Amino acid sequence: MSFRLQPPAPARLNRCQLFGPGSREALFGKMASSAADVINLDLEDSVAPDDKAQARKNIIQAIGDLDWSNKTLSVRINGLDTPYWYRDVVDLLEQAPERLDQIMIPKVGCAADVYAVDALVSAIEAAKGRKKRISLEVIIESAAGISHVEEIAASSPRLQAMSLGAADFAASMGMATTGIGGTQDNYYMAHQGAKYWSDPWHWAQAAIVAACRTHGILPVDGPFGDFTDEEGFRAQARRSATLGMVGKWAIHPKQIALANEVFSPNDDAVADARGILTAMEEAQAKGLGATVYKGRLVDIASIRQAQVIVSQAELIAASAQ
Ligand SMILES: CC(C)(COP(=O)(O)OP(=O)(O)OC[C@H]1O[C@@H](n2cnc3c(N)ncnc32)[C@H](O)[C@@H]1OP(=O)(O)O)[C@@H](O)C(=O)NCCC(=O)NCCSC(=O)C[C@H](O)C(=O)O
Ligand SMILES: [Mg+2]
Repeated sequence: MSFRLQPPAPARLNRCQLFGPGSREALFGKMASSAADVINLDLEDSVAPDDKAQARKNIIQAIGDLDWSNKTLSVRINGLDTPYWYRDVVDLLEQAPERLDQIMIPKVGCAADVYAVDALVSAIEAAKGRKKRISLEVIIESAAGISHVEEIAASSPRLQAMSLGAADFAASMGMATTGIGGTQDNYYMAHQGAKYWSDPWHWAQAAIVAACRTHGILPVDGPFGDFTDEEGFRAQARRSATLGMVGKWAIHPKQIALANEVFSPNDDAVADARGILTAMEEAQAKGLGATVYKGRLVDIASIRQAQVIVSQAELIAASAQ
């Protein structure tokens, strides 16, 4: 353990990030009134090249016109390998109202990618006298991104969240699949005639969680393409939550309630966590560092584990007020 304390991640809910193409204005009102914690209006891959300029205008208009309540409002810009990204940043920062919270940078491959966007955002904020400091989020979705994940997590004080983009990640890695997240039929172990499926996203997720937790960033699971497969989404999201991720994208409204359900600790989990905290308070009052709770060992590390669950429950309760 380092003598430096692990920095806390931003204390805000990020259970579901709902995406919608900037070229489909008709969806914006539905997104604003949805139960997602974060809204990602997209200028990147869900928008055709000929529609990019109009999508920018739609988004800037909607940021001011719609009531986004207490959601984190984010716009995904185009990648730094395209001719669009600088105009996305310039127009958003020069023209969008202060309601804009965050910019999402896709296909980040190294810390300098974030530095470049940070520099441009900083210059425009200063020139325009913008009062709200725009935060950044990134998508790890390439071989370079996962190779440099730790330096990316450390790249900017503006950085708040990092997602795994399973589709582009699979393509960049040369993975033999067109599936976006979830179980992959061919990723299995065979034993005595039976197949046992494993999780091809696991190591990338674990690397992202470790980098994020080291630097106080929210780790988020990205898209699950088959929005008709509720059980598949739930299973993927539960694995992500168990690994330490705080939320998951929704690419269709059907997935919002599923993400909120998985990333909200249920009453039993919260009661159990509070029970551990009480048991440890009683133990510590007696000068003990460890005790038994419901037949199992709990100690000072258990306090930290229980606080993860209780803090999330408190954030949810506070946001409902
Ligand atoms: C996937 C979709 C194209 C489906 O659209 P559509 O055919 O219109 O869906 P439905 O008819 O089933 O819609 C039912 C109702 O829900 C509304 N709706 C649909 N989508 C949304 C949405 N995103 N937000 C809010 N509301 C939505 C419809 O209007 C219908 O409403 P009603 O008529 O009143 O009942 C579409 O869902 C879509 O475009 N999704 C988002 C796609 C997107 O943004 N993709 C980018 C993120 S994923 C990615 O980029 C990959 C990643 O980078 C990686 O590499 O992994
Ligand atoms: Mg992508």
